[in-house]
Amino acid sequence: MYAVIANGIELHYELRNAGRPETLVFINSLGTDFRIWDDLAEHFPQFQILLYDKRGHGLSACPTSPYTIDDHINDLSQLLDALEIERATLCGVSVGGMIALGLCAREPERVDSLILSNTSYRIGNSEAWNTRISKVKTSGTEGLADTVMDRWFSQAYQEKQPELMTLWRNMLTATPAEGYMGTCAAIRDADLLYDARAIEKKTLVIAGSDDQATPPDVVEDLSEQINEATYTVVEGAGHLPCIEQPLTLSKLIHDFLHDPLEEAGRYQMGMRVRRSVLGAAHVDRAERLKTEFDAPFQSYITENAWGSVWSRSGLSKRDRSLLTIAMMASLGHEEELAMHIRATRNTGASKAEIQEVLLQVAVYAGVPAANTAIRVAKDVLVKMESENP
Ligand SMILES: O=C(O)CC1=CCC(=O)O1
Repeated sequence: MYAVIANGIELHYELRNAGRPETLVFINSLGTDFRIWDDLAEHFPQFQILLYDKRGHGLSACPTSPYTIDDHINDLSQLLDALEIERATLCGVSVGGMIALGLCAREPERVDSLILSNTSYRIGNSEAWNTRISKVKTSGTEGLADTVMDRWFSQAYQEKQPELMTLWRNMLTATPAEGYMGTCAAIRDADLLYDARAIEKKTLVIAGSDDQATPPDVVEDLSEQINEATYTVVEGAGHLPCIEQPLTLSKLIHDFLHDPLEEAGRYQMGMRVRRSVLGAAHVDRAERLKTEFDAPFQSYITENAWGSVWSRSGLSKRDRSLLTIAMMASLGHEEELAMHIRATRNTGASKAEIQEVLLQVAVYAGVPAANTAIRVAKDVLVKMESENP
């Protein structure tokens, strides 16, 4: 279990696939903790994943209510600071989507792209939120649990998963009343219309066809306010598609994140990925040394090796790195092998994994190839350790 102090309170968080070059942050809805992302997050092994419990939810601290949306936004901003995460793709559901939207509008430089699930720039109205706060004051979250289950889940899911319904209900009723009411007040008072209109990042906006909390027309209205938004509806899903249809959602997100042409062109994407894997110093040197003679070749590898293949989401950077090491070793390309051993600093492949891969090379490509590769790898690893003990 991990906690940091962010914005003056203890936040419970978890980092999965730590050390991957790109980060995906999941941000929760009202009355849930970060277990709602478990079935979705496992489809993103190539990303470092940050999950956390909002203030007043899960295991995080529960300051006295009311909260504001800015409290939640500042919590996330300071959590990223504390974990030294400079940039990330933000994926938020419901109030989590509002938090993502707000952070992107205030600190665009730290957001790569946005995924806004079942949310809008305003959710509900003051009267409904005040009624909900009064109800929780008198009967706790138990008092509204049945109604909320109908808002969260499609009828089909409720009928198909009766046992899980008990657990999701327990998650809601375990939320402290103070934290729940505090966040209801934050949603009640939040109007992020101007934030939505200021967003310049590529954004995926997702609705659930059976969502009773933020119906598709409300979510579509949000997408119409954002310049570069793509809107899509998950058929048959309620308010939490990450729980009901994690596979469908993961496919939508993969397609969205890895449409490199749409983002900045294949060349720019290639340059970004090339820098993230080989390091900025290496790429800058290659660019400095580039002449008219090798410029077409440099563009070719940037656009194709890096922009078209290394940038794909189907394998993690670590896996691609280990595969490339195996291939370079098998083919006897010593210079390229040394370069990719060096790149493991950025891809997250460990020394122990390189050792395993070269044993595998010995079996399938032969001992002489592995022998040479071990000599090259040993040499580079010693240099890397002396540069960065
Ligand atoms: O509890 C609900 O109605 C669903 C919901 C609204 C805002 C949020 O985060 O969840």
